Amino acid sequence: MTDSKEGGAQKDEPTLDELRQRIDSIDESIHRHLIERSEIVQALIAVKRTHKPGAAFRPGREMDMMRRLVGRHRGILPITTVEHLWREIIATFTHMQAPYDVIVEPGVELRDVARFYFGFTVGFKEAADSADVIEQVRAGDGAALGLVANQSDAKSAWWVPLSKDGVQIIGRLPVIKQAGRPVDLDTFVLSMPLMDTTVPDMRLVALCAPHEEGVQDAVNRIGGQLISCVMEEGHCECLVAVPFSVADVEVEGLTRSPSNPMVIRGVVGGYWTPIALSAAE
Ligand SMILES: O=C(O)C(=O)C[C@]1(C(=O)O)C=C[C@@H](O)C=C1
Repeated sequence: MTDSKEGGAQKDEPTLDELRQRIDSIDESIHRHLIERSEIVQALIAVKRTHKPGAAFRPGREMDMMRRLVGRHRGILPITTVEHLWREIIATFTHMQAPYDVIVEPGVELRDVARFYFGFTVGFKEAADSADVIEQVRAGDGAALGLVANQSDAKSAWWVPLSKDGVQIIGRLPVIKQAGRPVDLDTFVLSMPLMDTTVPDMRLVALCAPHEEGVQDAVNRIGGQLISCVMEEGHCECLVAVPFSVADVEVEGLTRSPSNPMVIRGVVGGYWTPIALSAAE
């Protein structure tokens, strides 16, 4: 139905009906392209040999797509709206190849993160706590991703049971860092080992130190960042991010600090550095 009486186009300005026709034509084209995109899924399954549940995730490829998306964006449409649309598409396409659930710690903030980054096609489950998230991801055997918030006042060193052969960290959210953006909770994504061969920017190492003093400086000296530190039974459990460019020997050097010799528990995953943008105008 048209409503040519609404609004009052000046001479040479397009009418409301003309503008709506342009919107309809764009919407149709987006929809046709989505249908065409979905027709590629069968071929993707065959080429990637995605026969194991969850074997479809390719976080390195997704990050590359997001960097290009941010690079070409312009105009007044908020970039996080575009990010959310693409996340719904990519998460659904991954699910179409191999179904999976997203398991989260309790709370509305993490529910928002799950919905923003994994949409509504993917199954959603709330776990009792971070240990239960890890257990459910392990039990899912590739058909489950977990979300755990990185809180500065973490009560437990939840990352200690992670390992590079078992449940591990495969990403960090939000992908786009922008002041004032919606859904900006610092969150780690957990998974069983992926078939992805791309190397993330940062690797995550679990360390154990007699005390907290000096850990931050020692980690900073090798170019790393102390992400979290929790006192447990008279020692300090630390989660540290180190760029992949930093050699193993430098990380091992942390064990030789005379004032606070650390024990390296192991690599517990990695993540791609979020895309930092200035605040939206
Ligand atoms: O490129 C792939 O391997 C895909 O499966 C496609 C796709 C997408 O929908 O764009 C889906 C899942 C992957 O994590 C990355 C990208």
